[in-house]
Amino acid sequence: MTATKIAVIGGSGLYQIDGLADADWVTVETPWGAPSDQILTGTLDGIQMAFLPRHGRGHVHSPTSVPYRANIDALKRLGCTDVISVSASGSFREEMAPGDFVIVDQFIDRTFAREKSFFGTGCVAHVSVAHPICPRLGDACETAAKDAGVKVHRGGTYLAMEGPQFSTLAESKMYRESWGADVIGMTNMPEAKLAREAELCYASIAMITDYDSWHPDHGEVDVAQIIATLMGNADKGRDLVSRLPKLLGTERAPCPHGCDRALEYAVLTAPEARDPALVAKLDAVAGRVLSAP
Ligand SMILES: CSC[C@H]1O[C@H](OP(=O)(O)O)[C@H](O)[C@@H]1O
Ligand SMILES: Nc1ncnc2[nH]cnc12
Repeated sequence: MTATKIAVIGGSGLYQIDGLADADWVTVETPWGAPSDQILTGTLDGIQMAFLPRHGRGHVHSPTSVPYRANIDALKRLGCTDVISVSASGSFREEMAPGDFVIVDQFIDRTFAREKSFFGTGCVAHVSVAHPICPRLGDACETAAKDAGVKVHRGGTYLAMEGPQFSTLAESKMYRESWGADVIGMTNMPEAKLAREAELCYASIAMITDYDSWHPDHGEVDVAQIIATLMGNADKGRDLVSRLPKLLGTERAPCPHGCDRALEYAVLTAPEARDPALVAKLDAVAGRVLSAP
């Protein structure tokens, strides 16, 4: 059994959480550079928590410049076992209305200007992301959302776009009608892929803020409106997060879906052919498999 440590990555409009005992903003250094910000650590209901504002306090990082690798490495390095991503998202479905939450279960990755893997020349690895969300963590998020009185939809495909501009009308219609995407945002990729490489359970809560640009009865996306919707739901988001520790418990058994063993057979590079410098950088993310005799 391992001690549960829950990480929350806060998206646009969510730059801190309240109510942690022994709260402390800590600086974490990683071989992949600095994370988006310091990380707020503490405990909630006796369970260790770590909160990282994805864009940094003051919203410094664009979706492209978020240091995704440093963020995931830092959370792994701190001993986190579970990562819950909270994101402002547009909706492609009438029934997924602004103010609703969607527990995402699939992604379409359309990002193209980001580092997407911890691995590379000198240490090659291929993990499966066929099922990128941990169902156990998704269950906890769904229950927490319902208990918090949030209208929640279980399951939805999140289209990750590069941004920072919002989609054109043609793109919005294509994602919705031809590609079957349900929600859209700019940040869950490569975050989810990197969490899998780091053997962390990952779940994503899309807080719906708008109907992107496809909806005939709604205008174009507007950041002011997005933030106003988010602020209106901030209490529900905080309430949801505060319910997670009790649902996940102090001790966690191995993930029944194998998230915490994703690297077991993933590294292809022969031990004698591995680049020692890259192996050293992978100490937190892949030390479990790379340091084995
Ligand atoms: C505030 S509008 C666009 C911005 O909001 C979302 O951020 P996050 O996913 O971190 O909540 C979206 O992905 C864009 O980065
Ligand atoms: N419509 C949208 N497109 C991309 N990212 C978003 N974040 C919130 N709404 C969004």
